[in-house]
Amino acid sequence: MSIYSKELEVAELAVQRASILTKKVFHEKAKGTVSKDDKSPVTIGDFGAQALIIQAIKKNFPNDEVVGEEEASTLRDDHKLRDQIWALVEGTKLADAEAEKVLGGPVESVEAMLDAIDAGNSAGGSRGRIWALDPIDGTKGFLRGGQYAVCLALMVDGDVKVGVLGCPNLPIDDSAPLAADAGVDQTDAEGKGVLFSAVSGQGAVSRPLGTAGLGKGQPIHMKPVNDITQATFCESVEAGHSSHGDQHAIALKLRISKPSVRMDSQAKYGSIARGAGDIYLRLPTSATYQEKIWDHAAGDLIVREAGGQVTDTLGRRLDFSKGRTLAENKGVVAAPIAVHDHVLEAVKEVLSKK
Ligand SMILES: Nc1ncnc2c1ncn2[C@@H]1O[C@H](COP(=O)(O)O)[C@@H](OP(=O)(O)O)[C@H]1O
Ligand SMILES: [Mg+2]
Ligand SMILES: [Mg+2]
Ligand SMILES: [Mg+2]
Repeated sequence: MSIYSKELEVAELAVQRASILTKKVFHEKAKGTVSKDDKSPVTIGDFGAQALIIQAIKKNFPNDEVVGEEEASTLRDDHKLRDQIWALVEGTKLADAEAEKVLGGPVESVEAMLDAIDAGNSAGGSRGRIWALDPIDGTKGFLRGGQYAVCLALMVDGDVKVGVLGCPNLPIDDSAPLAADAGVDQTDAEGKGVLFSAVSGQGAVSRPLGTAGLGKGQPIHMKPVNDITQATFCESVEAGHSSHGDQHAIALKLRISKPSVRMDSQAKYGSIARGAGDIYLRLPTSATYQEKIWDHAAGDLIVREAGGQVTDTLGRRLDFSKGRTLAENKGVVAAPIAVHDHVLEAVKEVLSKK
């Protein structure tokens, strides 16, 4: 057995199971079963997915810590919401009984569910085994029926060793071109749902999300960029999450002619890792915002294992050992290794003129 193969298997199956839950929540919202109030479907999906994933981690690796985005305090008071989430958590299983067994079985009770959610309270840091979990990344995309991702990574002594991204609304086909509307209304179209994963030093792979755990994935690689002017760059849909203006200026400087592809979540990392896009730019919109480790850990490893380089706007590797946030980094610049320096130069030039 290769190193981290058990961790990888558990992470892939846990992300797959949580993705089933998020899809259920989306469909119940569409049917009106869940309140149309923008916040509640997201809340239900976030909490439910976090509970299912942490349950699987704790069953398999009881001593590991988890840095999870959510915590259960509001649920301990709001029993209606709690019971809605419990109904989903209790009812979500993998179709394959063997795979379900690997995860260590269901969450036993409402109380166990709340405890599992709250077990995502690690402070993070540079010592030991710590998982970074974003149960639904790209909340806004999830609500729109666009891109979102279930994100899980294992860090050992502050270094990302395993990364898994479940992207229910991305095409399965690695060679499908990135549509400009990639972030809109993709839900449940034929051929959707991909799982990306990587282990440090072992490369990155993708496979259909519906069959995770059943056989091996296929290796993915970033596309060689021979002519940077023909590169496709990705950015957030939300202008508040990264500076569309700075990113446009950088693209102009690189003489990139194609418009950016905007999509929510770490689906951007997965997309460039398999060569559907080339560059991911996330330029800060504020001097004080600290990026969260769960928004980047899995994607950072997947892109690097696919032949990319990921740094911040100053060229520093993302440092996941500083706690729950990337306290020592500003923004993100991800590109194939061969052109990363060139892209970074343009980033620095644009930022220095501000
Ligand atoms: N001012 C800000 N700058 C950068 N990222 C931000 C931000 N405010 C929120 N975010 C993060 O941006 C993530 C979504 O990124 P993207 O825009 O690429 O889809 C959110 O994750 P969640 O959706 O999990 O809350 C949230 O953590
Ligand atoms: Mg997030
Ligand atoms: Mg989230
Ligand atoms: Mg959030």
